[in-house]
Amino acid sequence: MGQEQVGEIRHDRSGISFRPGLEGVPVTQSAICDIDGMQGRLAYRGYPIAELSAHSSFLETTYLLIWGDLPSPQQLRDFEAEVQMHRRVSFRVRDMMKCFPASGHPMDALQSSAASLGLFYSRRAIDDPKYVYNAVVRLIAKIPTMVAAFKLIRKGQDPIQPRDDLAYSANFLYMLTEREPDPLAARVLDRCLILHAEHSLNASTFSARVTASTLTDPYAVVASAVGTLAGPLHGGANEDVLAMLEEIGSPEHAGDYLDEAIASKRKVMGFGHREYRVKDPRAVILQGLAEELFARFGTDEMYDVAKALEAAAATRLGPKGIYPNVDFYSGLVYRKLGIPRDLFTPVFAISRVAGWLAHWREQLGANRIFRPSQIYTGAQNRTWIPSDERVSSTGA
Ligand SMILES: CC(=O)SCCNC(=O)CCNC(=O)[C@H](O)C(C)(C)COP(=O)(O)OP(=O)(O)OC[C@H]1O[C@@H](n2cnc3c(N)ncnc32)[C@H](O)[C@@H]1OP(=O)(O)O
Ligand SMILES: O=C([O-])CC(=O)C(=O)O
Repeated sequence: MGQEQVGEIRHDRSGISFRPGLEGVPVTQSAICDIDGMQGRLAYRGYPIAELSAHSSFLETTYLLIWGDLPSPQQLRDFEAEVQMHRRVSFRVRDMMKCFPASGHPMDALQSSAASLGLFYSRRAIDDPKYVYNAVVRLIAKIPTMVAAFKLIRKGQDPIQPRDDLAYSANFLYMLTEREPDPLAARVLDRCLILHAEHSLNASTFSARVTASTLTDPYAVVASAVGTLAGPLHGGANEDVLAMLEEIGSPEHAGDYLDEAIASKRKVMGFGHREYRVKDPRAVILQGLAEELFARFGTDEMYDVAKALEAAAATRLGPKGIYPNVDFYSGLVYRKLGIPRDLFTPVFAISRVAGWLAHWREQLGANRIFRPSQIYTGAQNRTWIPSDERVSSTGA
């Protein structure tokens, strides 16, 4: 049977239909994260996201995602202590980062430095539970240190060493801002990390699972996922949202901006989602966190623009099921925490490592290499001819 075309749906030789972007195609079974996109519900391992973000910590949620159950008090203490012990990165990694161009994007720096960890720890002993545990600990511990290090290295400064007396998120803010954070700021960041930790088969997690399915090491799995998260249609949108709000400039321009974007078929950043037909439940919580920070530390004038844009979009994009996603309010939160704009996506990555590693473990538990098919649309049966006898398609 040859390939056939029926309207937009096309079939490969086995008759399986082609769905652009794999929309609605299940490519794995997973017990990690459940999304109800019509109701706006999200749960990790059966726990609603609102409960986790209100009561859990990022490290506890990481443990839950990766090992399936909430840790006992002793298990959590051990995990926190191990992560704290492995926060430092080798001087070799720091020296390598000093050779990165200062103008490079921090996501590219992170992808390279995450991959470089494989040079130190890549035994590929992925059947050994101790190796798996250590790899999880190292990645969760070192990624924030590497993100903070690049921020200072690109300014020609030496990175700040982690402080053992500070908890995970407080220590990250300390390494980044060079001062001990207010406890509210540290807790808000920790809650943001919980909210971003996992989201089923988004593009970067799919990328992580594909890479994992070759049985390569976890550092390569994370590096490939970081590269995927960086794109503006995925995690990179959080950076673009603030640029968009600044371009709009004031609340009364939000409607015109939207009309123009829709007329010219330009995507409105921070809106839309493959899974949700309502406002992303994480955006609801992030908006609340932004308001908590504004009440304490002063408002951000772009917040009024964001609210006006959301209100204007409700009538223009809402009927198509397009609402704010997780990237819409996160930048306003991060900015209030003193995080530079081009570190918004690396902060997302610090958190999403938990989800990527949970999927890495799950993939290895029932592995089959990902190798989908394609529908070939190219030329057939051509004959090679010497270059001096060729005529180019432009006639040159
Ligand atoms: C952490 C995250 O990754 S969250 C997502 C972050 N990305 C963004 O915020 C970028 C803006 N949003 C988008 O590009 C998309 O909504 C995505 C990438 C998130 C989802 O994409 P898909 O599920 O493939 O939807 P797709 O791009 O096919 O859009 C479907 C329709 O909705 C429209 N649409 C989707 N998102 C938007 C948007 N943000 N602004 C305007 N229109 C939109 C499309 O133009 C399309 O309309 P059409 O049917 O008339 O052609
Ligand atoms: O699920 C998606 O496609 C994108 C997303 O919201 C995420 O990765 O958090």
